[in-house]
Amino acid sequence: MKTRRILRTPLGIAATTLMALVLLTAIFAPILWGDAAEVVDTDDLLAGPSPEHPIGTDNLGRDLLLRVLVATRLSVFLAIAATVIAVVAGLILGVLPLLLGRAGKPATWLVGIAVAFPGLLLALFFAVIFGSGWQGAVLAVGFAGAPSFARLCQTLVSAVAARDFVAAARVGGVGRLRVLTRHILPNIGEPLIVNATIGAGGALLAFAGLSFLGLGVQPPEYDWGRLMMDGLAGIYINPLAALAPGIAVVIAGLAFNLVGEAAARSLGIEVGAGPVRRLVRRMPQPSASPAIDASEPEHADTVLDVQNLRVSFPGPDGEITPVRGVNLRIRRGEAVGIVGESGSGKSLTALSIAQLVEHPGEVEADGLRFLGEDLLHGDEASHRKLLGTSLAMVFQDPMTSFNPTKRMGSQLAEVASQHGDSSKRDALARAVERLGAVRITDPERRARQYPHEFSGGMRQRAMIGMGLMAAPQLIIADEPTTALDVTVQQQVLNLLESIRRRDDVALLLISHDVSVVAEVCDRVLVMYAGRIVEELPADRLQEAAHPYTRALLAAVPDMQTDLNRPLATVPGRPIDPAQLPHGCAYAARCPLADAHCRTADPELTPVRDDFRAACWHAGEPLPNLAADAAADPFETAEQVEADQVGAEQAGAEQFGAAESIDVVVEVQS
Ligand SMILES: Nc1ncnc2c1ncn2[C@@H]1O[C@H](COP(=O)(O)OP(=O)(O)OP(=O)(O)O)[C@@H](O)[C@H]1O
Repeated sequence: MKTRRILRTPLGIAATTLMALVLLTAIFAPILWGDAAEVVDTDDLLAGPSPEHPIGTDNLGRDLLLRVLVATRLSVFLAIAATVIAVVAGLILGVLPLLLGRAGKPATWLVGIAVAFPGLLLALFFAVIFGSGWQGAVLAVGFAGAPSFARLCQTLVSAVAARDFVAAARVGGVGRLRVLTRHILPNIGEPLIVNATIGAGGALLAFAGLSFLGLGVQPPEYDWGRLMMDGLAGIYINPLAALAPGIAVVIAGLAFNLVGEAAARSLGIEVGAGPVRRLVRRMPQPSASPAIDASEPEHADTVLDVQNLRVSFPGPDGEITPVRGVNLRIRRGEAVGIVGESGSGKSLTALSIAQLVEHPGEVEADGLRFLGEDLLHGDEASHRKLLGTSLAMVFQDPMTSFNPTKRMGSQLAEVASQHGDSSKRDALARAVERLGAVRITDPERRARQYPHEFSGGMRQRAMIGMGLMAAPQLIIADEPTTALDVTVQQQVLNLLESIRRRDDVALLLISHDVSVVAEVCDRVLVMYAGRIVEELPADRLQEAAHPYTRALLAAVPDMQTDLNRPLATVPGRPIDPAQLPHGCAYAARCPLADAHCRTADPELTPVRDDFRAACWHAGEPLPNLAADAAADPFETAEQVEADQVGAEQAGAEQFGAAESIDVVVEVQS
């Protein structure tokens, strides 16, 4: 094991030896020498080192070596107590933004201001407030250490909160407090403990400093700081009287730091360069249905109805709106695909439906109804329950979709037991049954395993199984196959398809890969720059009317593609949501664009039966499309890459602006 290996290194040996020495002294010194250290000898006041008193005596003739040893207990206890206060206060401040959402923002500001002050200055400030004495000093050092722990916690919490398994738990209806205790704290525990150990070394020094200044421990009690202060009076007669407690502080501080460093190495955590960098252990063709005009009245079998969805974020130069008026309606059992380049707003659309867009993101819509319930108004708890039981989310990266510290079975079971519908035992039994349903062999054994013991494809199937713990009416799968190899991709697509057919579940499949969407879906929505620019039946993609859809399709390699030639891609670069042009957002890249396109933004309107497109030139032939490569309106991948490098060098980096245009050029082997 790695821990054992580390313990055998010079660092590990030094850390454990020193720590054992400090702790044994703290435990046994007061028992063995507590009384002897109090014996007053008026014949031997302020004596120098002698065989009887190796580092001399104090002004009452008490043996200084014994007093330094006995002071170990109080010094170490105070340092640990102050560290506990710092960690607890830091943890509370650190998790408030997560628990309270926007209302927790002041905690972030407070922490930001407090970390700007040096710790020792804060300790002195609090020591004056709490008064002299060891109790006041413990509070002072503890609160002075809290801001740095709070900052660390906030960083760790927000990093873990952004992971898919937390989003999955939240979609499953798990409340914020439970998400914190079950999913976030276990994943930030290790780095926190490591930093607390190192922090204890710092607290020891701070304590010695306060006692030395007379603000800490008061006579007749004594710690190392107090002994240093007393020794300072006679430093010219007996320098060892002040040096010895100082050396004890250094040894104990070193012991805490080395233990922290060794623990960090054995856990693979980097300490020191700002926040801890590693947070968690390495683990881990149906027939087409007619297009639905979202302006039509809602049907009884409508599962999801989204009207004019907008998502915006504050940007450096004002608000940006990466999703700009998406209309979407999905019926029971229907499979709808959303395709588009990176940054077109596909994931934000999905996250808005699942109510997972976090502050400072703002979601607005004229209507957002799921199974008839208005998600824009009403009780948040009942929305959570509805989404938790009737919506399943499948994320892109099966590595991050599960909490690495929990067994698969209990993670699946949590969704069922969360809604109080079943006991823990029943929930576990259902988890095993669901794992079997998503074709995981030997589900009982697998349920007892951790995510890292599953393969990528199995994890993705287990994620789908987790969505099936309740009885979902809609599965939103956001790039569910992107992280998988081609054969496993097919298994996952087949599984989604069979669930849809068997349970009449609606499916919203998001992908940048047109061929994946065409294989599974009835209807395809093509997104560009935060809008749906075309809606068409999946089995008639070749009849696409919008130039952007046609460019996407032209860029999909097929069996006839000459792999010796550069792969085609969509010309130009995706639009930066912060710099939306007037008129049609695609105009700058469109071979059909004219002056009108650059001034007026087209609405999504019917082009012919089942086809709707937002284009002034929908269906018009593309110029020179049949001509040779030199006249081909679609650039080669190399040309685009060269464009992009140039643009990036010019400093054109904004959200999504410099994102790659890797979307449609995946080669299917
Ligand atoms: N939290 C955020 N703050 C600011 N901008 C954001 C935020 N999240 C997303 N965006 C921006 O919104 C735009 C759309 O993002 P989204 O994730 O929906 O794209 P996407 O189409 O799903 O792309 P991909 O296929 O790469 O995931 C991007 O330009 C992105 O930079």
